[in-house]
Amino acid sequence: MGVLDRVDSPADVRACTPQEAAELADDIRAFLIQKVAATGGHLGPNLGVVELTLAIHRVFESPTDPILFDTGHQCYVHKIVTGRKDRFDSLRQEHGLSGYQDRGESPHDWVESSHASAALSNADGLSKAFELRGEDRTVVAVVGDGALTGGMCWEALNNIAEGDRPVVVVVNDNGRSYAPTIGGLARNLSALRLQPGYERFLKSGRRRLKSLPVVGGPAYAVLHGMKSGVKDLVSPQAMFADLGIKYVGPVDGHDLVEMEGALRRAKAFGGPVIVHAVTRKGNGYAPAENDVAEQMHATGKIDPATGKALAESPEDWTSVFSAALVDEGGRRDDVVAITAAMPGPTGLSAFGDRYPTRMFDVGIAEQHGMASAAGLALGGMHPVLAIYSTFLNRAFDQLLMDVALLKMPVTLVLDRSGITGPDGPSHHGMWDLSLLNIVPGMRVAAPRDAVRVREELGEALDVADGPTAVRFGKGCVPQDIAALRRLDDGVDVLVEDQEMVGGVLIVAVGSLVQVGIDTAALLRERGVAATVVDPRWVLPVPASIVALAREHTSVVTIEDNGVEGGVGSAVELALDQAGVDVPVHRRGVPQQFISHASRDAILDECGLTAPAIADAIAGPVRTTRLTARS
Ligand SMILES: Cc1ncc(C[n+]2csc(CCOP(=O)(O)OP(=O)(O)O)c2C)c(N)n1
Ligand SMILES: CC(=O)[C@@H](O)[C@H](O)COP(=O)(O)O
Ligand SMILES: [Mg+2]
Repeated sequence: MGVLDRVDSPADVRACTPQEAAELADDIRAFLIQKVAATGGHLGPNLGVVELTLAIHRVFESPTDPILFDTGHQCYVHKIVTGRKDRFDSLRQEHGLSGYQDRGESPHDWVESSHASAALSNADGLSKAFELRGEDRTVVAVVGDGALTGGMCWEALNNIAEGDRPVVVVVNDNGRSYAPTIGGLARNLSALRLQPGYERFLKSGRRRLKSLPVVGGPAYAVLHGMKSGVKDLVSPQAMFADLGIKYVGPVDGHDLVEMEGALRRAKAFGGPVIVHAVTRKGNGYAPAENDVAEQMHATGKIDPATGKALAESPEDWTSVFSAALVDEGGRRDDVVAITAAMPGPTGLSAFGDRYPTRMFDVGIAEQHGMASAAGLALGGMHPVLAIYSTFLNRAFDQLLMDVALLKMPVTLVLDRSGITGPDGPSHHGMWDLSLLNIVPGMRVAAPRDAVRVREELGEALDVADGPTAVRFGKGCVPQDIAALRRLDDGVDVLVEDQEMVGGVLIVAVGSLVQVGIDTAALLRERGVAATVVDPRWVLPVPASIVALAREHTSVVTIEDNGVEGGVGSAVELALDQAGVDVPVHRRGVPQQFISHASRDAILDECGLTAPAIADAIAGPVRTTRLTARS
């Protein structure tokens, strides 16, 4: 019977002796490796915060003292000690435990978004509310060094420093986002990781100096006087102290006693404090520690003994794009690439390896990345900003006002567009088409297969008078889908019924083109004629879509995007503006927050399958039951 077996609440964690707490950390580490190996998830980040999270729960009293995890991918230990350890077999699965904080699971969870760099702002607001309500509660926010490269963190710190509200910011500094964290901030922090025992270094230096005859005393006095100078040199105290926020650290984030001591000092201070914990992603698990590229930031199902993936991943959209961009980079030296701390997951690593001076990692800073891309374009380059679709939300104003207003040739490559699945509501890429649809001059491509990724990326890079976007989904790329013919404006006709006139025009988008083709086959079985087209460049709506609509009795649009404001809405408006009085049936993701599950299960729930759409067109309308978030 291990200590973990009798821990079901933060009170149980606080009741542990220091020895028991150390054993609990070992139990939790073993638990994480065993469970996450079986389900997949963020193993590296959570192995890095075992002691840090236990120390927080031993010093503060959740949920009276809210504990917020920035980005939330590192909250598994928090979940284990707040009564959810028995649910880890369902991690990131339909109706199972979320991989992020989830208010529906526990009062110990306060926020839910997986978008980085927001927790300090949440903490600032929470602490202001407690102050106004006269509640003596400390807000604790855990933020990674990667998330700290997000500008919103500094906006928040600027406000937190204004007051004397009890906000404890725990910087979980493991030197990494996926890859090593970049930029001036990282350099400032990393000086520290070279000497995590900074305090011990000073203490031993003090002892040695004092023991020296004659010179020891004066030398010590000089060093003591220099201390803040020395400390600033090798520690980022100045970075925070200049903001007016007390700084505690650096602390070994894997030393439970030292971590607790630092947190108790921070709590006693009673105002805004930074506790700077130096940790190691993947700590205590060799396959993660030795994963040079990403320290097992996120894994699929693995063999816990070796860390090796249990299944080979087939060719995915990202790898097709990655190779295509390297080719384009060879053809054109004005092409440059920008990543927001995700060179690996977005496929830019290969480009960066080949063209190191033409690849920029801006940190978790999509807003800056977009505005910097505008600058690169102003300077005569053609930037490719590769980010996940859901993170485009962060950079919308910069797209509108720094890129589109100036008609800058910036190409956005939006990976993970559409329903992604296990990462849940804040990770589905279900907003990009709706956002891009309202940007004047924006041209958007949605490739249906690998051939079209290469083709449409090349076409995007050839556009010199405005922004373009190429969006594709998560996971394996389908077999190539050939067209019967291509219309003058680039629209591909995939299915047409020579014997029957009229019928349904199916406008299928990107990864759901095959669903459109399968729907047409089901309709034909029921005697309903259908034409299937892939616009390829889906926004603005090509003229031939309007012309084709005139020849059909109805139009059905199928897209892996929110149903509001996407391609379906744009087609509806285009027909209306052209005076084409043909009904448009929009099939898309319901405009709701949709919980985690597999992509296929969610698409089925959303009715984005051929049988469901065929029923809706030729048979009884089916209501879609969604595991919608309340
Ligand atoms: C706005 C935003 N951009 C990108 C991501 C993708 N992402 C998830 S975790 C992560 C790295 C986070 O690094 P850090 O904050 O240091 O936490 P660690 O994983 O090191 O614990 C990134 C880039 C995100 N969640 N949010
Ligand atoms: C927490 C975060 O935002 C990323 O780690 C995300 O979970 C990665 O998603 P993919 O697994 O689709 O790359
Ligand atoms: Mg980090």
